Amino acid sequence: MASADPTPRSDPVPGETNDTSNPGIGDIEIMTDRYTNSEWAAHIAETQQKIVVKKEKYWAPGIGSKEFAETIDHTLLKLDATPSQIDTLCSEARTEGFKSVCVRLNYISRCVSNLKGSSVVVACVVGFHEGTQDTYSKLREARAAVAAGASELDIVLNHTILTQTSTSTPKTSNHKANPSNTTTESMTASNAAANSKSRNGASTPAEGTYSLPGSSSRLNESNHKEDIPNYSAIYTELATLRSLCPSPTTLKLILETSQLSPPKILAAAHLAAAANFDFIKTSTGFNGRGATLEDIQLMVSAAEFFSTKTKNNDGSPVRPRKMQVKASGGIRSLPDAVKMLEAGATRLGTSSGLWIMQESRRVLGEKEGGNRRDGPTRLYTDDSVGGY
Ligand SMILES: O=C[C@H](O)COP(=O)(O)O
Repeated sequence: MASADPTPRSDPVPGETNDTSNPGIGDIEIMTDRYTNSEWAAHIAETQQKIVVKKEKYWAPGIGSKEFAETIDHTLLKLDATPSQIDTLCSEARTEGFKSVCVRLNYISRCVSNLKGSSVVVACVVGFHEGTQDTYSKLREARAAVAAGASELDIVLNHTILTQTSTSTPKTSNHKANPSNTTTESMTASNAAANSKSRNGASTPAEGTYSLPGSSSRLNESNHKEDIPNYSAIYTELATLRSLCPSPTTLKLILETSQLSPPKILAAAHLAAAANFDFIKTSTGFNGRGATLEDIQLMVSAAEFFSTKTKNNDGSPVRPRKMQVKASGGIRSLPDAVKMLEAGATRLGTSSGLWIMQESRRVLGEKEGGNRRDGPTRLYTDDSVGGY
């Protein structure tokens, strides 16, 4: 569930010792919230009203180029991934010049050692894939990943908090994180419902409809106190993770967009920007559908909004540097990759990176009048390969 015990702790991760090569989280306090929950709701409602979704075509690196390869996080997150598959993943990433390999915590050290001397960095998922782990568990995982050499963390948002509302009055400012106004039981029930829904392949947002500003739809979902999700809980978790893992560690927040309505996606983007995350990312690839063009357009529009000075925010953007957008989940082909980049994503999380690069070379070869073909590819999470 979402809540975190507010008491500072220094207990090690289970199975860990006090050895600094394998640290617990040390003494850390959950960050104090910067607004009351009602204030968050008001800010977020304003965001939801003001963001206009742009459908621009952005510049994207040429297919097959070094810059194109550098948009790819070469990903292997299956629980049964073997050491030998991980070694192959690293060697492919090195050869293709991908930005990173993205793996689970247990393989971080192995990847770091495999990739020594290359420009490929190592990314670790945190709170994967449900996102509902308590804050301390995410903090331990994040800290352990950084200690093992990860330079990027892909952290799953506790997205069930966004779809969980409270009938009680939100807590006021300066409370330490004790995020949930709901009971463990109700949160658990909600998680179970969300999970069973996704297993059944439902891909529609759980609630709410989205439309452009000026409409009379339910765009502003936060007008009523009863409907306010516990934004404070989410912000304090994100801000604490950021404080424990400062820059240059790159932090990406996985929203799991298949589980969120567009207004909830905007709320999550707002909180990520406020906590100074570097990226918002669409999907885990393990829950519901993957990235869609609409998700990316919405998230890119939001990321731009939060870095823009406007009259309405008194010239003070939520986040001065532009938060970037990572498209992930279900990106299986070269056209998928190009579509996401041209919609403004700057990073792609995919287990089909090798296939995408091979397709790039084939298309380039054909354009040049050649007839070049590379060997077969091997996918990690899906055998149904879409063709170009
Ligand atoms: O973060 C990345 C995803 O887990 C990759 O998903 P995919 O296996 O559908 O490419």
